[in-house]
Amino acid sequence: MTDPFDLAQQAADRIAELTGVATHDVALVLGSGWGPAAEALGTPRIEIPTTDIPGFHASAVAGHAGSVASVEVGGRNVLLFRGRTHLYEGHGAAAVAHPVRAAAAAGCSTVVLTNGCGGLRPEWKPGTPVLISDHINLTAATALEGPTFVDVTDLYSTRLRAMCRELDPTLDEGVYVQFPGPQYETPAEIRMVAAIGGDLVGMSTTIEAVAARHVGLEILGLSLVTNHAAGMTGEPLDHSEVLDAGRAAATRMGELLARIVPGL
Ligand SMILES: O=P(O)(O)O[C@@H]1C[C@H](O)[C@@H](CO)O1
Ligand SMILES: Nc1nc2[nH]cnc2c(=O)[nH]1
Repeated sequence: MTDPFDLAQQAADRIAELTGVATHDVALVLGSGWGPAAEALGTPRIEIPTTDIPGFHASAVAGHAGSVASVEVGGRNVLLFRGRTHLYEGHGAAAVAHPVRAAAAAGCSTVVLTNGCGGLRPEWKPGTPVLISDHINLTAATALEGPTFVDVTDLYSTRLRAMCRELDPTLDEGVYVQFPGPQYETPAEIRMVAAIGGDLVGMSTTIEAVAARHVGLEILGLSLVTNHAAGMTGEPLDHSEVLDAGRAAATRMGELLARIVPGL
């Protein structure tokens, strides 16, 4: 079994070789619904299928393209991950964390983790972006092994959140709760999330964030509320609704990313 950090270095070396960029500065992981927003960042130098990079898995989820692009945004070399590997795909937590580990090995100092998620606040209509202030990981999984005692206070950088709110004072903040998935939540589970202080529910992000902290990345988490959480509207949940909400919000999300990324 290859050491996960050796595999991350192999991936970083391949990314440098294929992009012609020795060092990238910012990694941007695009979650469900965020794909169309990336257009606002400009035309990538190159787009690489993840299957051409060591340790990456092919995309398994609609709306996750399964490619890595290198794009220059405001003088920053951005590594754009169009899609991610989810814990529910069954490849394990190390596979979930691999992209952020590869990004750190490629020279990045900051990672922006985006996702599509359910919102618990009635005022958060589908299409509402929310800064992640903290998380609750209900998967019981982590990519860290052994006595790797990592501090995870201020995991979602207060500094970067303040910068984002300067750029867009309308941005709310919330606590993101990761469920294992792939099923959505029951109404009873959403009532539990409210009781434990959660505001957003998803199936990604928290394992990546902890792995990113471990390799020294500063982290910004951005959720796109694609639907009201289960039980709030009486309507069933559906992934196509998640992607529709992303397409509808693409212009606003793209403008937000285009303003945030150059300052990272
Ligand atoms: O990659 P993210 O967390 O944005 O994807 C969300 C969670 C599930 O994978 C999927 C469910 O619709 O969207
Ligand atoms: N767990 C979870 N993930 C989502 N992704 C998009 N919407 C949701 C949701 O309501 N719950």
